Amino acid sequence: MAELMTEKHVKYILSVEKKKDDFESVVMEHLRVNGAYWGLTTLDILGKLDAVDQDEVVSWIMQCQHESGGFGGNIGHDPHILYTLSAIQVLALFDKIDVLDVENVANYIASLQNEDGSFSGDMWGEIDTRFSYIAICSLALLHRLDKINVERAVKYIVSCKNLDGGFGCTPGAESHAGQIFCCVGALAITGSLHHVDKDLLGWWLCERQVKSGGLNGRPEKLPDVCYSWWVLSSLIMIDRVHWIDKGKLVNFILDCQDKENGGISDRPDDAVDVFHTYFGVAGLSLLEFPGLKAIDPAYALPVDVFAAASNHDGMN
Ligand SMILES: CN(C(=O)[C@H](Cc1cnc[nH]1)NC(=O)OCc1ccccc1)[C@@H](Cc1ccccc1)C(=O)N[C@@H](Cc1ccc(O)cc1)C(=O)NO
Ligand SMILES: [Zn+2]
Repeated sequence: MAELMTEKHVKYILSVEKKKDDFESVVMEHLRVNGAYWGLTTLDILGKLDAVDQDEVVSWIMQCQHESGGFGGNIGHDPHILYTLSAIQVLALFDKIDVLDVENVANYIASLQNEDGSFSGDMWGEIDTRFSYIAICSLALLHRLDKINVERAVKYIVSCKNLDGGFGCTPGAESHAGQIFCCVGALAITGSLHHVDKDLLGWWLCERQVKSGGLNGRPEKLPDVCYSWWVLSSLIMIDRVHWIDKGKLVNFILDCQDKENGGISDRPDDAVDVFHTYFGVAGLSLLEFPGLKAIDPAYALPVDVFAAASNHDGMN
């Protein structure tokens, strides 16, 4: 079986963390907090989180917090729910949730829930089921789900279910693997998976596997490593992962590695980036690849993060 170039990927992630002005870093400038989550979670799954200076990362992340309680994508950027989850996830990796003013962050997230149960991404009001997942995942990690109307949030997500069993970004929008992950993840965290038709959705999801073994995000699209997460974690949450060929998917991900310089790309021979390196390693973790830490399919964090946090006041 082709091998996972662990040391090369660790070196690649650490090199990206250091660089600030090369093309990828500039393009990802506004997503830097997301980039920190992708890079650090990859290191943790590979068992190398101790390769970074935890205090340096935590103090940088906290500088991205806005007075509203939300986090921006970088220092001085406007707050958005997208970056608030990544910030909470990074702090959870280090078991440092306690550096947060939890009420302040939870109130920011709760303030984004609308009358119909949906969530906006920030004060400008864009509504998307991505934001429902992010709000529910964030508040669950902070043990503050009581701050929102969970029943209405679930009702809104179910209103985005399509006849093909999948979910879109708003009611009536077409099914897309990324949105399906968000809706299934939010339903899983709130104990509401009975709203999902597991055979119908499982069929739509397993149909994402193409002959190369890779998974795509919609019918007729090209396979892409990041769908190894969006599709696979959804299949695991609805207990239908045995409907795909796991071995062929493992080989597709391993074929997307840059064996010389480290990193994983979206498909073989493309340029690598931190985003696809994370979703490739996280996908291999979901496929129980030897030597990797187990990752939770709904929270997208290593399961030992919960063991640590449950030593405090119970994670669920
Ligand atoms: C904003 N974004 C995306 O839109 C990626 C682009 C892509 C990667 N491979 C194919 N396309 N798409 C993506 O994350 O799609 C998954 C998804 C879609 C909708 C809802 C939830 C997940 C990526 C960043 C990126 C941009 C361009 C190239 C690589 C990574 C991204 O930040 N995704 C977020 C989820 C997301 C997705 C779409 C958004 O508009 C915003 C956020 C994430 O995974 N956070 O941990
Ligand atoms: Zn991708």
